[in-house]
Parts: sequence; structure tokens; C-alpha cells
Amino acid sequence: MTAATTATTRTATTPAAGAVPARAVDLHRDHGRGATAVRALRGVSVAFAPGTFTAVMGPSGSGKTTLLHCLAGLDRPTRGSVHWGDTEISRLPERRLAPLRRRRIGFVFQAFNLMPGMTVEQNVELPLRLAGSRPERGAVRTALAEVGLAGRERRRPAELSGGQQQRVAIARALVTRPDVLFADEPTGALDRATGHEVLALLRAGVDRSGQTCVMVTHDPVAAGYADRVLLLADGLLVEELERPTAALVADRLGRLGTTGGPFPASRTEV
Ligand SMILES: Nc1ncnc2c1ncn2[C@@H]1O[C@H](COP(=O)(O)OP(=O)(O)OP(=O)(O)O)[C@@H](O)[C@H]1O
Repeated sequence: MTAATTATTRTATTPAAGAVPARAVDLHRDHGRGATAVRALRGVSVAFAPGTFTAVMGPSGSGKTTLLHCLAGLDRPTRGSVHWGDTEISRLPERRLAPLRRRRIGFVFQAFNLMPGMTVEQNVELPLRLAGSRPERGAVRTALAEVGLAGRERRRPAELSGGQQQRVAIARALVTRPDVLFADEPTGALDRATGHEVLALLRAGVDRSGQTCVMVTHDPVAAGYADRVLLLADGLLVEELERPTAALVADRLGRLGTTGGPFPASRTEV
């Protein structure tokens, strides 16, 4: 297969349940009710194989963040289901979902979301503390070394560059060794060169440690680091691109009629 090989599917592969760290089946998500309800997702089925890097793309408002949040257990579907391995998480009460999410899911945000009053080390050990385990200094140092920040443990976020702060956020997301790392526009607040360092780091985590990674991005060049691109439009999965190149992704986004401009999801009575 060439790098430009594409496959168009409306419902992505249905895999063997337990082998897949995250999948969604017929996912619907409405925001609000009645005449002003927004149908952000309108029946998305997708699976993420272990050790793969997937980019989620599509016009602004097409449902990317909603999909990521539902997959990560940060939002609830209106209809359909989300599964982590053999566990359906979409109907779990929050008191059961929260500990599972802390153990099995890592999340990286565009704006880093570090705790400004804490040191780098304290930020990275936070998920371990929240999970109720006594943070092993070794685990935190290893996570920081993996993102190239050994020796910065005692710094505060404000003393670091944007790229370094995002690397701390990645170390924090990976310190629990999650089944899936979700990243919502992780390079959106970074300059191009620094963004590439962060993308190379995510790619290395997939290649070296078999990490499963799912990233929302608007940038075709960023998507070129992934194994697969899912293209959303108007709350639907409209295309999958295997082994994407930046040029191919830019072309497909262009055909969707936008490179990131407004493209609102359906507003209908539900
Ligand atoms: N909490 C909410 N309440 C009402 N509408 C919402 C809410 N969250 C998202 N939406 C709407 O749902 C649709 C999908 O939003 P979402 O943020 O998932 O899209 P997106 O593809 O990530 O957009 P962008 O690229 O602009 O970040 C949009 O029309 C958005 O306005």
C-alpha cells in the first residue's frame, strides 16, 4: 500500500471487543434540548487498536472534541455506547467511572492545564495521588525523563516554555501508564517547531511503548504523524485515511469545504 492509500467508510471496523482499548458504537450526543438542540454526534462507530496513533479532524463544529470527550469518559453520549476493553463505560455512575478513568485514560489539553502553584514533579504525580496511590518518585522521574525534562522537577510551570509545559502535561498523562492517551489540539498553542517536538514525542510513545494515542488536530502536518485520520463532518464519520500524508489530509479537508472555518453541526429538534 502507498502512503496515499485511502479507504472510505461510514462506520469504522468492528473489532474483537476485549482487544481494543477504546471504541464507540453508534455514538450520538445532543447538546441541549428542543428547537435549539445541537446534534454534535449523529451515529459514530469507531475503534482504536492498541499501539496506534489516530488523528481526528474535520471542520470547526463537526464534533471532534465531543467525540474525544465521550471516548475519554469526560462526557456522556445521548445514545450509543463507549467501551474500554470489555467494560462499557458510558452507563457507569460517576463514582465508578472516575477511578477507572484515572487508571486507564490520559488526557492532554491544548492549554496544558498544569497547576501553577505546584512544581513540575508535583504536577506529574497528581494523577497518582488522586488515584490514592503513594507516588513513587521513580515513576515520576521516569515519566519526566521520557519527555526530555529530567532535572526540571523543582521548576514551576511559569518558569518553562510552552513546549516544555506541554511535555510536563504529557508526562502527567502518561505517569499512570494509561491504556489510551487522548490529546485535544496538543500543539494548538505552540509554534510550529515546538509543536513538532511534541508530536514526535507522542509518536515515539506509540512506537516505543505501544501507547494508543488519539489526537484532535486542525493541522494536516500534525495529522501526518498519525497512522490513521478520521474525518468528521456534521457529527458523522465521513472518511478514514490510512497512513496519511499532510498533502492528502489537506486535500480531503479542502473537499469537505473548509480548512477549519465555521461548519456548524445540525441544529434540529430532538
Ligand atoms: N456544551 C455545549 N452546549 C451546546 N452546544 C455545544 C456544547 N459543546 C459543543 N457544542 C456544539 O456541538 C457542536 C460540536 O462541537 P465540538 O466542540 O465537538 O466541535 P469541534 O469539531 O471540536 O469544533 P472546533 O474545531 O471548533 O473545536 C458545535 O456546533 C458546538 O457549538
